[in-house]
Amino acid sequence: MITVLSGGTGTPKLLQGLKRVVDNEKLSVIVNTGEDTWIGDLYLSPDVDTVLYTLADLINEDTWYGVKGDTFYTHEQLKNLGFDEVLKIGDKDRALKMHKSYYLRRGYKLSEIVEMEREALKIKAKVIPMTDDRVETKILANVDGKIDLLKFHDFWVKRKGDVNVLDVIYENCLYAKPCEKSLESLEKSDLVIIGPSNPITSIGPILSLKGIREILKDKKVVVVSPIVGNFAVSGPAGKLMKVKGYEVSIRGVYEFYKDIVDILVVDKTDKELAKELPCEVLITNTIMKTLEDKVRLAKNIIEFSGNL
Ligand SMILES: C[C@H](OP(=O)(O)OP(=O)(O)OC[C@H]1O[C@@H](n2cnc3c(=O)[nH]c(N)nc32)[C@H](O)[C@@H]1O)C(=O)O
Ligand SMILES: O=c1nc2n(C[C@H](O)[C@H](O)[C@H](O)CO)c3cc(O)ccc3cc-2c(=O)[nH]1
Ligand SMILES: [Mg+2]
Repeated sequence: MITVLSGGTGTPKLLQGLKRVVDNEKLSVIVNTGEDTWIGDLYLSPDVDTVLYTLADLINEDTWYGVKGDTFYTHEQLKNLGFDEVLKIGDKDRALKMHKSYYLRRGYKLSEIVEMEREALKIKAKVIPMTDDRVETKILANVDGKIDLLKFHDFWVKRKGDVNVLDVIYENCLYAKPCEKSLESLEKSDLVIIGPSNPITSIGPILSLKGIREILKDKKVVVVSPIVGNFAVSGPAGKLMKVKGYEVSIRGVYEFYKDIVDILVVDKTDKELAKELPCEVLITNTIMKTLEDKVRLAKNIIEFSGNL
């Protein structure tokens, strides 16, 4: 059994490789829900939806959200009516979000609804939201001289991450409970892969939930670094790691995961720096541009960790 911890871009790229390398019946993905939000009547679970679309081979690979080839008639018409959703939600994508909204309003748990969607999309791997409670990732920032607590989407989509970040907090993570199915899947796993997602806003919320880090201490955990050299391959991970006091390097990634990581997967460019890390290191090409890159990286990880 392999369990993967995922956000909504980096790890989904690796999942495209993994799903072609391992038995999908023995694959579970625990997904960050710290960016979930209501937009009007629509419940958005961006990272869960990206993982569902990725495993169903429907994902729009230019944006890493939404369905490839989708139309935006309803989004545009809402804007014409003066209701700007800000996030570009496609018509097919809207159906998935309406499906979640309908059942959430009728008291179903998010994990139960995602299970329905996984089956409807004929996905063999398990997709498990990190919690059925509400955990919200917030960005404490200095915006034009005023200290403000921003929702992740305000920070990342509206303001393009272009603010002076002071801190990142996971609201309610002390009281939220990990989803039962996520604990079960971690317990049953011979291997846990923490994908190359943003350590602070994608993996951090999952690890902040009671009991998760404890289970991972006794499991074989492979972490794929989202940082190459001194930069994130994409997005605000570098900036957010710095804010939380971590060096933007594979050393900083090791520090963030040091109590649970057994094998750190780093890019060839970090070969020298890797020598001083006190954990096992797999040095390989971790830049995933083509499907072959993704399959090769997935295969390298599975073989190196002795799970093929
Ligand atoms: C906004 C974005 O969050 P999200 O969309 O949830 O993305 P993730 O946190 O899942 O991943 C972002 C993370 O991914 C790293 N990345 C992207 N492509 C590659 C790659 O080919 N190789 C590799 N080693 N890492 C990759 C990237 O550095 C990002 O940090 C967000 O927070 O960025
Ligand atoms: O930066 C954007 N992210 C969009 N996202 C991605 C997303 O909300 C964030 O970028 C992720 O939360 C980052 O983790 C969407 C996700 C969905 O599920 C559906 C629609 C969108 C639309 C956008 C968008 O217009 N711009
Ligand atoms: Mg995300």
